Amino acid sequence: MYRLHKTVALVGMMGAGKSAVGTALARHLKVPFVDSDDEIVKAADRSIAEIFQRDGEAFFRDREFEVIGRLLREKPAVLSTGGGAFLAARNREQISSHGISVWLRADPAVLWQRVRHKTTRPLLHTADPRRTLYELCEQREPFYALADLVVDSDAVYSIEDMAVRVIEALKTRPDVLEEA
Ligand SMILES: Nc1ncnc2c1ncn2[C@@H]1O[C@H](COP(=O)(O)OP(=O)(O)O)[C@@H](O)[C@H]1O
Ligand SMILES: O=C(O)C1=C[C@@H](OP(=O)(O)O)[C@@H](O)[C@H](O)C1
Ligand SMILES: [Mg+2]
Repeated sequence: MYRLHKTVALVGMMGAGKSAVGTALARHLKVPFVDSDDEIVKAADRSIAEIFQRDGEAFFRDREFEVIGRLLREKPAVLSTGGGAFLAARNREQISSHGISVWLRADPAVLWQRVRHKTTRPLLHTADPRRTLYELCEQREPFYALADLVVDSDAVYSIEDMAVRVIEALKTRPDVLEEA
């Protein structure tokens, strides 16, 4: 049995497993699972791609900031953020005030294998999406590195194994995760 004192915000690139590992992690910790992208889609009644297309990325980022703020004020949970959320200082600030951040780190080659067949990520709707993904990784890593904890997600770890690895990392923070 675990007792979670703060919301765990999973951050990192598209394809890192924030949504998939977050779901498994919440099940292990017996806390709610929330995904900021899902909440934005529900509120807007449109897909992420449609929101980017019709309202623009800046509009999406404002909704993302609001949704993350709202979710962080609820009882401790696992919160999967969208890949761009942790780049914004305002999101890093609200996550560090109310929760703990965990970067799911993965090599771009692994990320690419996971996202290449999906069309749901508007930032990869470019002429050369593989190259875009590699470039985004390089630009964003310094921001993700500001997270409180890092868990490596190389291809060898299954979604379940990753959830267990996140729990091991959280155990180093007894102020966040207590074994009851
Ligand atoms: N450790 C893993 N092993 C195998 N497949 C994974 C792993 N992590 C994620 N995936 C798969 O990769 C894809 C992207 O994962 P997702 O959770 O949507 O990433 P994110 O939310 O970080 O963009 C999904 O199909 C998911 O099932
Ligand atoms: O990296 C990004 O900027 C984005 C990642 C997506 O979430 P995932 O990281 O869950 O794919 C989603 O929020 C949107 O397409 C923008
Ligand atoms: Mg996701």
